[in-house]
Amino acid sequence: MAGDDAIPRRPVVWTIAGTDSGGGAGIHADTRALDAFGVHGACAVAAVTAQHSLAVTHVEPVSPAVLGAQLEALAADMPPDAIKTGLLASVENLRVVVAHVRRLRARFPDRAVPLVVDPVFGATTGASFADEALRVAYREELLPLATLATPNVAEARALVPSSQLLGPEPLARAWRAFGARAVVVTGGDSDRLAEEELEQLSTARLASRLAEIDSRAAWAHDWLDAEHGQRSRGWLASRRIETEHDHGTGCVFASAAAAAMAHGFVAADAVVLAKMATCEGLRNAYAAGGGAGPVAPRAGFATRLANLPVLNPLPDADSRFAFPAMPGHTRGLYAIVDSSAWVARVLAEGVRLVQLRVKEVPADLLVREIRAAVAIARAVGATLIVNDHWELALELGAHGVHLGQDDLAGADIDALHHAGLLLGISTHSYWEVCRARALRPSYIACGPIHATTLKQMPWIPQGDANLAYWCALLHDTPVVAIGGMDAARARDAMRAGAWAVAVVGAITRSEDPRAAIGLLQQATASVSRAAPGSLPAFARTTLDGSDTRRLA
Ligand SMILES: Cc1ncc(COP(=O)(O)OP(=O)(O)O)c(N)n1
Ligand SMILES: Cc1nc(C(=O)O)sc1CCOP(=O)(O)O
Repeated sequence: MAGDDAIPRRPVVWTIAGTDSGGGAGIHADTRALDAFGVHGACAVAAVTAQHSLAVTHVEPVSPAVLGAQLEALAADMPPDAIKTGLLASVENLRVVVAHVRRLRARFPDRAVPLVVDPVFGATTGASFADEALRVAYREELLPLATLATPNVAEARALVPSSQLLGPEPLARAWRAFGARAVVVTGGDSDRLAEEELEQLSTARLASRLAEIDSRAAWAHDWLDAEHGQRSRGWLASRRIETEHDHGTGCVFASAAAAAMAHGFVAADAVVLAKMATCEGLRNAYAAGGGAGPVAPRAGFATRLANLPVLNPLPDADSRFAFPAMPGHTRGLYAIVDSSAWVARVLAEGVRLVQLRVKEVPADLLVREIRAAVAIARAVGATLIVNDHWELALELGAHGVHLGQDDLAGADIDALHHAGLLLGISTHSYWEVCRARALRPSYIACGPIHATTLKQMPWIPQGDANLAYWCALLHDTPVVAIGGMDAARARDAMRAGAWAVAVVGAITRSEDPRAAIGLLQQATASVSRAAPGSLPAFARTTLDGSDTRRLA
């Protein structure tokens, strides 16, 4: 049948999993998550379970022939943009899945079908679904194909010998060594006080450690270890949602990650979106039967700030003060320049927010430049932000610091905070936004909004729709738009809700910087935000997922 051109094709996600007669977990939970992401969910039943909200009373794997027939039927007409596996229930069924994944990847070498493996070894109600042979098959045959694996701590330990005392971090490393490209160990038990620790702590330290555990208990932690290096590794934390209805949480989380990957997101971003969908699902969970009712995610989950996790919150995240608010006069044009002479030039034209971004100059010249820029800005009551060089910014009295994601690990955030400096942080993706928000900065920069020639970056330009999305989502933090800005684009960025528009080339590479600044000032002055029309349900992906989705 011919397709309707007016209706965009939905990505297709296959869930290969078990049925749940109680409708709480397995394929039923998967389908709810896939619907919330606007993908088409197709299913292949690997096992049938008899269960309700209190117990599993029967599990029966389907025959490999029945599973194979379902997968062949799907492959013939609706090849997947991502696959999620749940309960497989037999080694033979696992091997059918492995063969189909290999075949699909060979058939679609440019599409690199992402595979999310949710290892289901037992039910929360107590039933066991896996023996040693199946666990070995997961480790040796399925995980080497996984783009993302989503074990909880108990499942992660089940595949790692002598791991009863290991926490989520080494467990995730071990699972990556089995071949999974990214791993998220859900429900990290980092809040426990180990017996050895109890013996070693002084009474005074014990009180503060218990207080810390108490405050952490209000948060749900998952350990993320993805392929984007140190920056996308760490604790993803969300405020715990109090509900007794959590049946199918793991299925929803893994299916949500697969749906996000089908939309093109890389693993780290997919995990953030999965956590948002799961939070929303827990908020909407309801009773069905006498035990834990089903988690019920809904569309719109990614537009609610309370669902956005933070990545690597500082230990005292709850009690920390935010960095200072951006002063009112900084709204509008944000000029970024590379010398104190340029600082003087843009301030003379009336710019009131300026960043000194100096790369690769001798240390003594750098000190002279920052000192001069601080003096010039202070003289006219403008706000001077120093890029990268946070120690000099502190020492020489700048108003604030701008840090990129690579700069965060080396910076003394507490020292900047105590000194009352403004803090701005660059972001380009979901997981970077989560990392920035953990520090409660004065502003979050979103970029590149348009293609820039100033520097090479892996990021796909975000466009005004993403900018409007981020401005709406991050409603408690000013958003600075950067990348490829000129006067017309700056006006659009302000209408999308930006606090300020950061500009380099359109000023410093202009033949007539004075005129260019004038146009940019006009474009950013008193522009009111457009009435929120149809905002995207979530941001468009900013990395080419196919680079990292492809597996050998
Ligand atoms: C306002 C603003 N946004 C983003 C950047 C980029 O900072 P960073 O990621 O540290 O990259 P470099 O500027 O160091 O190349 C910025 N400087 N300002
Ligand atoms: C320095 C910088 N950072 C970006 C980011 O997205 O983080 S875009 C960018 C370049 C901005 O220069 P121009 O205004 O000339 O495009």
